[in-house]
Amino acid sequence: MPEPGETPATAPDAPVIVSEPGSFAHGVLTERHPALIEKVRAAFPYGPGRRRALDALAREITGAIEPLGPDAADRDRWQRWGAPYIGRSWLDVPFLWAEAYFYRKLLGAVGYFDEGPWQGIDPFRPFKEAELGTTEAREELAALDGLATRPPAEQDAALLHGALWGNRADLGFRISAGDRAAAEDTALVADDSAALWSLLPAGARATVHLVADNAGRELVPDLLLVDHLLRRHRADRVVLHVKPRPYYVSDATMADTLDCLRHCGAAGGAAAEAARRLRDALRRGRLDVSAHPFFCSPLTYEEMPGDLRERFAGATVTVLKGDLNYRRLVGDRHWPPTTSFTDRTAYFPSPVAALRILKSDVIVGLGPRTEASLVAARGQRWRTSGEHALIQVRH
Ligand SMILES: O=P(O)(O)OC[C@@]1(O)O[C@H](CO)[C@@H](O)[C@@H]1O
Repeated sequence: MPEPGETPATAPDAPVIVSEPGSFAHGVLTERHPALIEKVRAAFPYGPGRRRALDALAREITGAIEPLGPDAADRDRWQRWGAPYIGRSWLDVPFLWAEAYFYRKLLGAVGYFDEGPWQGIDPFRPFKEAELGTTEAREELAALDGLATRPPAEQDAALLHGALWGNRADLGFRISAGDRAAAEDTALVADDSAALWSLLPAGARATVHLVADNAGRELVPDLLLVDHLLRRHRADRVVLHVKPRPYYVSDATMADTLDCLRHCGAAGGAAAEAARRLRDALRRGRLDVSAHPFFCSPLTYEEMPGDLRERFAGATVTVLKGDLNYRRLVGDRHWPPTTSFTDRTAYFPSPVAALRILKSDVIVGLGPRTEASLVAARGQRWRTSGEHALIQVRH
């Protein structure tokens, strides 16, 4: 049996399954999810009905996966996606599917979909709001004031790295890791940033799709990067993809995007100017926000629907933020880390860039020496500790 945090030996392209003993996935299902149910329950004065539903979900995730109720509008879709899994143990199914279904069920339990007072109320909103109110969030914005006088290459790097490191602002991860990982230095295990900038020379009429991950302290630097791309004419148009509903605790929705714009506006200085330009870009259509249902589905990008594939096909580059998007991009499988990123993402309809803090087992595109030195220093913990990051690009 592997040590906690170690990756068990499995077939190279085997899907990540929750039940793998000692695995990261097992910890998420057996520790993170129950803790999250408790956090949500404590954050809202839900009445007896909603509390009973949360209790039922807490019980269910220790046993067999139940179908959605007969009135759920998306029941058929989930029956289709879940046909091989419904009725089985939550610990006996692919990790990616189990997590997506858990978040769907959690929203169901708090009445998110039902007509009534809790309809549309984001159960994660208090956590997202608290994050934007922190001193760190204010300091990050104040740091922007000095940036405009720096040389252009330094501005590019600072804003790209701001968006990358913003991926630490993942409240789901912090439920498991505490703030320990957030305090440590992040080291890049792959850095294709030069390739990314070469796709976006100033003055080119580029269209950039940015698939956002977390709200708050990740979405703010994402928006600042978008502003920079538009302002420096590295992009003519940006499409920002957000989640159509609350997901993975802190994932960004349209409501979160508006909150971030307000937060930047209220900060004054360079941040407020960026917020004003971004609002203007939204009005003019230079910045478009999209919230496709695919983003809350259990599917990988390889399985994305035709309309979304067509949209991405029009991009000069699609930038995918965060760990979950990475898992969905390369496939949530036990790839050897030296598997080619280019080959794994060849199906994607546009050039693609991944900006991600490493928080789960999946990784490809590493050089053999990089992998060997990471393993020598940390065993397999480097995969999930949140201390390492990557920028990978496929032209
Ligand atoms: O996508 P993000 O916000 O960077 O990370 C999401 C995450 O915290 O949740 C998943 C496990 O629940 C993992 O992919 C990762 O640990």
